[in-house]
Amino acid sequence: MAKNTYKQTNTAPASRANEPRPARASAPVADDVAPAREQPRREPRNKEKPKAAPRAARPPMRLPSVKLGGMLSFLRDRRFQLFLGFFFLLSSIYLTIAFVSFLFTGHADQSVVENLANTPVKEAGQESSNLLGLVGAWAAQLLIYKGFGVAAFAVIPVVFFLGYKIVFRRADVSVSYVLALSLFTMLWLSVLLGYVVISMQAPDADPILAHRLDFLSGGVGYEAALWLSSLIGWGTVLLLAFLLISFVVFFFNVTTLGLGRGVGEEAAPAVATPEVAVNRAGNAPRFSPVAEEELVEDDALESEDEDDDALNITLHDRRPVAATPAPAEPEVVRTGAVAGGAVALSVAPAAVAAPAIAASAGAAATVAGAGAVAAKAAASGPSFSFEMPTAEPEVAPTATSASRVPTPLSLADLADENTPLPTATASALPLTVEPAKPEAPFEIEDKTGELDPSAGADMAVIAEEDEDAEAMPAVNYDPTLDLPRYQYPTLELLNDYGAPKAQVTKEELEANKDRIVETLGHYGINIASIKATIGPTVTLYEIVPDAGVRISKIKSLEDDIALSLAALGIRIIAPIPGKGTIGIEVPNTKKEMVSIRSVFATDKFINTEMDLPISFGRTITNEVFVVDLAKMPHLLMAGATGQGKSVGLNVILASLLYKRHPSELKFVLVDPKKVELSIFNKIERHFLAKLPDTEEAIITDTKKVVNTLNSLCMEMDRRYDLLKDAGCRNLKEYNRKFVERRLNPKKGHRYMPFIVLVIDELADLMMTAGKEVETPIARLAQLARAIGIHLIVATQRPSVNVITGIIKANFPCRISFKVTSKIDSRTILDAGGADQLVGQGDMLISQGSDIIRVQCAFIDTPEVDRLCDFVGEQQGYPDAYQLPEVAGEDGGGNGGEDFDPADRDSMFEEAARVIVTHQQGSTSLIQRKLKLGYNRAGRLIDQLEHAGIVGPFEGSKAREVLIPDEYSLEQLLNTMQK
Ligand SMILES: Nc1ncnc2c1ncn2[C@@H]1O[C@H](COP(=O)(O)OP(=O)(O)OP(=O)(O)O)[C@@H](O)[C@H]1O
Repeated sequence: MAKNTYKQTNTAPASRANEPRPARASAPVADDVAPAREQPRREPRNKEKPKAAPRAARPPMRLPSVKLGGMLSFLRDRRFQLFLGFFFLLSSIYLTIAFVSFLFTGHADQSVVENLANTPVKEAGQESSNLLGLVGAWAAQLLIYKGFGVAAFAVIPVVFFLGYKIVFRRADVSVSYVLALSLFTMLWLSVLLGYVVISMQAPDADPILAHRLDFLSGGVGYEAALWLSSLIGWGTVLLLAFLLISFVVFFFNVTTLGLGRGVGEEAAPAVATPEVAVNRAGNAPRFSPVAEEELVEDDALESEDEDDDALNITLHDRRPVAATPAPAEPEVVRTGAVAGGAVALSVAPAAVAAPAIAASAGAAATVAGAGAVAAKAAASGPSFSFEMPTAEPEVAPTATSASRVPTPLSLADLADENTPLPTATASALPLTVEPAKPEAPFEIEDKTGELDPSAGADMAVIAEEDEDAEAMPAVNYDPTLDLPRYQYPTLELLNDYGAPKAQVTKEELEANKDRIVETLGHYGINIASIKATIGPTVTLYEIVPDAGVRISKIKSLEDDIALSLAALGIRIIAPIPGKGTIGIEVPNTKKEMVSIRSVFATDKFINTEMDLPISFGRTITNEVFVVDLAKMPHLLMAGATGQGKSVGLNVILASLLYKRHPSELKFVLVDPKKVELSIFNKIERHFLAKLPDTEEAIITDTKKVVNTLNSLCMEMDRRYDLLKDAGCRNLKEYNRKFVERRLNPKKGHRYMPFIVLVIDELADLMMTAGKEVETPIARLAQLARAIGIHLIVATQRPSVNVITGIIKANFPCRISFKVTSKIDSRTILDAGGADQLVGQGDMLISQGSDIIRVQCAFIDTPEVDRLCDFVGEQQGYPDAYQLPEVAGEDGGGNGGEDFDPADRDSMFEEAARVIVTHQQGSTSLIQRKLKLGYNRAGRLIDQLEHAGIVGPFEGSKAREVLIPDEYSLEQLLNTMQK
């Protein structure tokens, strides 16, 4: 059944082209276009209408339909918009002048305005003293004196922003936000001032002052305050205070009273680490400081051996060494906390002198101070962050060894215990060091711990980018505004294990080198040079054999070398691609754990432009290994039990959570083991996707897995239809078009997040459901890349009946942790080697022909827990992202010609009411209002058609609604029940 469904959807584009147009002439609302994907189901039915449906219920006359869309089309005319926008902008200036003038001339103009009915307009105009004449006097009198007193000034920002938004098409200006704030301010302040005025009218108060100030509250505020004070007396003040607190709580989404955090905690780390001042609208990355900085130190160790026959060994150490603390930068930033409308500002030590701040809750803050150019305030719960450019570069350079010149060391240095690096010079071999590629220094900031909300490809928020954005002609749709206050996880959530420490001693290096040279010597293989590179788990010895030595000979000695080194996990890479040397990887006696924090806090990850970056860990040369899942485009992961698969999956999920906004990414998590991924339940409303009407977002049941996979196939087909409709080749192009508002949401277009399907144990699914899961997985793997659906499939049994040929063929990127046999290694990687790994996150990544050894980063369960809590506790969507409903799941009934009124969908009546109330026969309306999947909504509309409630399918137009009002509908529903 499920399969039929998505097959049917597949045929959509073809069938649409051939579809007969129904004879019916008009649609009720031209603009209300049914989504294109609604079409395929329809074509035969238009011709062969069943007789059984209760058509008798159809009303005799059709309602006149109004082409509202056509009438209002002038609203889309840019010229009209500009006209309207400038009208509002100028009106705001006009009102400002009129209001200010009223403060001085209001009393004089009062009689003029009130006698307007009895005085000729011209005369009245001449008598008025307001700077903007009679109209100015009248408007001010109406809004201030009769209306809301001085609080009426709050009208001005609403008018101004309305005009500004229309003229400049600023998506970041929310008129409803300004409107709500202004409206509340106006009402609240006028009542408060009304209460003040009433208090001043007390018998013992100054009557002249009372008379002069009676305009303060305006008529509305005065009357309301009078009414309140007669009811609750001075309780009015308490009520007003309560209303203010409630407003601040709801409007600014205050969930904690973390005022201390706003100022104290955030200012403190700024001393230790340079911060980058950014603004919310600028989508800044917000990082927490890291105690360590990752530096790569390269010291050249080179010496001439006295013995001419001795070999050279080159030691190449790219291990991170202890961080040099970054100097405190004279940065400014900062944070303020709002309490009861007042703003407190904290600044780092060298901030500009005493900025003066004036702001009211939610209003833009103005900052004036030496060197301060601008200040932006962005509401973030009760906290506001301010940006103040300074003369200092925004990103302060951190101390790094990158600028160090490699220092040649002599043998004497090597013998010295104080030499900083472990050396590998058995028999006092001269060493040379290649200049290492140090990790680029990373910059960290700590504000509220947000990473870049825009995330996307642009993690780094750099001033130039903001300028570019400003220069753009229109400002675009921003999907992250769904959850504008979403804060990205901070690095503080992750354990800090301090700077990595060198684990390999020079004795170990020397001993290994000697044994390698000796073993090869036994087989008559002489070596021209040898070089060692120390990684976190293994050390790579690169050897250049003498001319004439056959590579295959060295490769065949793998076991012998392992035996002579008495070490497990030797891997020989002969030759190292692109290098012309032969690599021998020897596990370090003491492994070094690569903490997740150390790989996230790198420039490479922070400033990556990848769509779905995954920071896996460190390579053998200590470089952070970051890959783009969007390019992979799917990932197959294998490894025997206990070798680090689950940790690896958590690293992937955490990487994506750190870099993506909930509007840009959704996970479908399949966890047959039931316990591995359950921790991610907390982020259901932010990042998870699920089938409609299902309880749990994390799928543990095989039956549901099949439905979910089929549903993803349907989503894929739908996305392809939309892409085709939009003339785009991939998701990125499509989303770009959508963001630029070149696609009409009424035609079903929407911003499409990436979907990452994670299956934690494929073996279990293959055993229980076999082909039922294999086919959709293969189909998704073949086709889903372009439309942003990516698969990560893990298994502990990489045997051929789990990783079948069809699955393998569609997963070019594969990861293997340690497996138990060479055969397993060949099954997953098409090469041996995975059986030689040392476990605990030691892994091989194969991308096409390249195989790279990486030490997977380690993320502990409490860290994942904290991360999920951090995300999950924030405001999310009302529900998980809904995948298309798979036909036949529940709800009952079908939509075909054999529709039986007794077998209709349980939501039939609700759907009918929605359609009749809105007088719009569209599937997407049912989907939206009743939160149903597309299939079910499609079935419902079929049933409604057969019940005579909506007309037949009309191509791109919405169906005609045949029932004029709710009363007629209820009668019809009653008849159907009998
Ligand atoms: N990258 C890593 N660095 C250090 N230790 C690791 C790493 N990955 C895993 N380990 C260690 O190995 C243990 C087992 O890892 P994990 O639970 O990921 O294995 P698994 O392959 O998922 O096993 P299973 O298939 O039985 O669930 C961890 O508890 C941890 O101690």
